[in-house]
Amino acid sequence: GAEPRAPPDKIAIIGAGIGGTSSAYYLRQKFGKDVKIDLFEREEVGGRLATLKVEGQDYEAGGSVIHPLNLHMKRFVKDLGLSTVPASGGLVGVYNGETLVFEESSWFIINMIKLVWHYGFQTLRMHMWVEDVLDKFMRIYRYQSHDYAFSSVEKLLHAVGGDDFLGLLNHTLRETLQKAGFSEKFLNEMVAPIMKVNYGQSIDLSAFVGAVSMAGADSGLWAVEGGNKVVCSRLLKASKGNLISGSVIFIEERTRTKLTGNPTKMYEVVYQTGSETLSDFYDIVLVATPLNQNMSNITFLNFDPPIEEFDQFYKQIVTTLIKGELNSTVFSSRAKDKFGLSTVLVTDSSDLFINSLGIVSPVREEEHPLPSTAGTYVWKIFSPDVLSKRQIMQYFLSYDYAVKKTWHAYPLYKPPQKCPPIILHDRLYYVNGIEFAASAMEMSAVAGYNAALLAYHRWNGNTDMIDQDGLYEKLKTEL
Ligand SMILES: Cc1cc2nc3c(=O)[nH]c(=O)nc-3n(C[C@H](O)[C@H](O)[C@H](O)COP(=O)(O)OP(=O)(O)OC[C@H]3O[C@@H](n4cnc5c(N)ncnc54)[C@H](O)[C@@H]3O)c2cc1C
Ligand SMILES: CC(C)=CCC/C(C)=C/CC/C(C)=C/CSC[C@H](N)C(=O)O
Repeated sequence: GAEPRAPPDKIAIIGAGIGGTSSAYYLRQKFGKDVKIDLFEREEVGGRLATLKVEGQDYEAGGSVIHPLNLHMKRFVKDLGLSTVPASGGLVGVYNGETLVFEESSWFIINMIKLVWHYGFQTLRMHMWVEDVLDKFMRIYRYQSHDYAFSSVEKLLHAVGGDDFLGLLNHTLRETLQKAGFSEKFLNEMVAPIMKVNYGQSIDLSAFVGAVSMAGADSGLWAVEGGNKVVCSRLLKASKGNLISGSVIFIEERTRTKLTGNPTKMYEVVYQTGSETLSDFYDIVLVATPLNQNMSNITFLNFDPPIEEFDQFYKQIVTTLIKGELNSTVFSSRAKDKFGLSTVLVTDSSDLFINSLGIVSPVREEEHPLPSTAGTYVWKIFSPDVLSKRQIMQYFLSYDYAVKKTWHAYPLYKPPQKCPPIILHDRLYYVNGIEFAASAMEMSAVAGYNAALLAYHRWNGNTDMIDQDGLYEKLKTEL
């Protein structure tokens, strides 16, 4: 690339979730110590990584599980001196509204026999399909470690997975798996329940997010001890970013005369903190929050051409944590103490008002656990709407306590899927478009890194580091 020019004076990042804080971390790495980085956050650092309290213990209420091959998240935990806890385990059953159509067994071999008995070798073939997608996806780590950036989500996905990956964005999971010869029974009883728990949607979502969601049902999943959101606050600290608690309302391009005397195009970021409206000027701005449905309430003033509105829809999901005793007889005729399942997933064919239900552990090992009444656990329910007391009592014999949080959780995936642009304007970048390929912590970290690299290379005119073809072949021989 060309000789780097002087770094920018000031960069703004809007949103302090994992997308915004990982952007700050990588921007600091690229631009060095002198640039001032401001992060605007209108609620809590962590965003969709957040916890809820039940009897003094914190439980993950948003993004909870991380894949063993999510290498950015893994690296953050290591570099920031955090610890991990296992996030999967316990037996899973699948309920169709009348009966359990599948129940895991605690004996590995019995489980295998059951799976083969019900579905032949489709479980194994499914693993291979997901592994193939994951293998290709992981090429992004090599590209990013060599500093390569992409100017659109489609170009990024094409660079890692070629036309096959664009095909996954443009077709439903149903079509893709039917074409690959998977049976209706397997799709309904194994795949659909996983889409429902992870993305609250049917198998008519796009196949790319379908593969990510299947990966979210792999073994070896983990979480951050103390809560996943701690990664965000630690990234913010490590980046030496300056947190501004406020809500950004406008962004406008303006010409400013800098101290050097040169008129320079800058972005004015106008924000509200309490009853005050303030503003500041930046060389580069990263938007690290969804702009869809005006969720973030940011208006782009006087841009020519105007910055388009993204009208794709975000799905509402409600997380409810309930401390109580499950009425297991709803699902199974087995005696209460013989139920044995810790997660109940549901098929798509029923008109149930829940998407899933499972026992959860606090984000920290309890030092002084309270004596628990036999059969009483903390359960997490995902549902499309807020649950009424009556609805909760359909599944519980009794409960002491319930807390809830309603999310604009993730996009509604409707293939063919077009992702919003990353470059909104000359030095104005959008991190969250990647969620339209798939929404997950690691996806936001990949997008945060990419936006930082893209901003850096465009600032320095390093066009040879953006949207390069044949990277896989080129980097194959390099260490
Ligand atoms: C219920 C649920 C379960 C999930 N489970 C998993 C999981 O198990 N594993 C996984 O990998 N992913 C999971 N996800 C997805 C994952 O949580 C998200 O993909 C990820 O956290 C998104 O991070 P982000 O930083 O891109 O966005 P966000 O976390 O939404 O961050 C955006 C931030 O911007 C702030 N903001 C918005 N507008 C403004 C404004 N105008 N001014 C200032 N600040 C503003 C918001 O307050 C927010 O903090 C789950 C999501 C949900 C909702
Ligand atoms: C990005 C890649 C390659 C893999 C990510 C796999 C992953 C961890 C997917 C999970 C996505 C998701 C939105 C899960 C929501 S619910 C999680 C959990 N089942 C729960 O009960 O909380």
